[in-house]
Amino acid sequence: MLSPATPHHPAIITDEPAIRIRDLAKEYAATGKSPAKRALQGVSFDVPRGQIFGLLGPNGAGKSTLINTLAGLVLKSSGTVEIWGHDIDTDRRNAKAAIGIVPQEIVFDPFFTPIEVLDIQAGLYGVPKHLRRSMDLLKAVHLADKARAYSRSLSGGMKRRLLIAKAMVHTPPVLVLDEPTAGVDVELRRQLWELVSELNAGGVTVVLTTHYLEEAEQLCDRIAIINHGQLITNKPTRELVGMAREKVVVLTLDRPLAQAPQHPAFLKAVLNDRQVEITYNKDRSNAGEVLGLVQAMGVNIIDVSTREADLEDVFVRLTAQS
Ligand SMILES: Nc1ncnc2c1ncn2[C@@H]1O[C@H](COP(=O)(O)OP(=O)(O)OP(=O)(O)O)[C@@H](O)[C@H]1O
Repeated sequence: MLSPATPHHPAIITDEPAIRIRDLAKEYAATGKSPAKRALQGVSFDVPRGQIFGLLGPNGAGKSTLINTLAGLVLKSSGTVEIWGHDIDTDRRNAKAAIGIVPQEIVFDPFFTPIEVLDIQAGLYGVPKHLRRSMDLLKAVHLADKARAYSRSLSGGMKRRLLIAKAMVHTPPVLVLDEPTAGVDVELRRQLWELVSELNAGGVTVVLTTHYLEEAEQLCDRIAIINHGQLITNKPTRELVGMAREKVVVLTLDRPLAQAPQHPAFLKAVLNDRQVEITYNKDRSNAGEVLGLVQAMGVNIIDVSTREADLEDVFVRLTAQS
């Protein structure tokens, strides 16, 4: 198991967050015909130590800008960022040592073997030879048997796991993954989730961005949503999912309805041949009332199924409001 506890980063119990972001703003300067772009505006939040923290938002919300600011690849316009208590402006070296970044793109020289990739990266981070643990890292990401294979011969999933090991060579207590499962198949996504959970169980604080709400719901202890460069929510996952006020009931009828049923508590009613799908506010109505209303329209109900709202419903509602 990979542990973040090193002489530099003792895993002491503390309320100090893993990452502290205050009033972060980034404006990309105008270039040619493109006007200046405010990608982040006054973003403040903490990532608690030991958690898996999800950063969600629609395309162009500012997620990559935020992650790249942590990685030192984007220069912020204003605000402060601390990683493991180290300010990225005044204590850059220690801030950098405290974080490992897994980029979206697969980036390493295909002619090196996985063990060489890790040894070279450890060298770049100035990890002394006797403290290097390339083989342990390969074991942790289940690639020990590929240690001396050409990287180009690895499958896409193996390459992604190697990228995670590469981000961990300097034993950072914080690991950031930018869309780790974008465009990967279901089986590989499951493997990557397991790996992230294993790293977290070993004490690593994980921050990940994702477009997959299901992924965030399953994996993350806490979720922040950004939209148009602003933080719109930051809550424990369970609380966020609990914010869902909608419930969906799908009725199969003996014949199609001529028009959609109407009620002040209905948010949506979709007719599809003999089926009607009704989304209602569960504080203002209930399944019995919905069924009664449809029956009163002169049809018989053959089948009923219901669905609780999930993170997707909350996400759509919150991003629409902002
Ligand atoms: N180098 C840049 N120069 C100018 N504008 C940029 C630059 N990088 C990003 N932007 C703009 O800043 C905004 C935020 O982009 P960012 O890539 O951070 O969003 P994102 O949430 O990561 O989106 P996605 O989910 O599509 O990756 C967008 O409007 C984008 O066009």
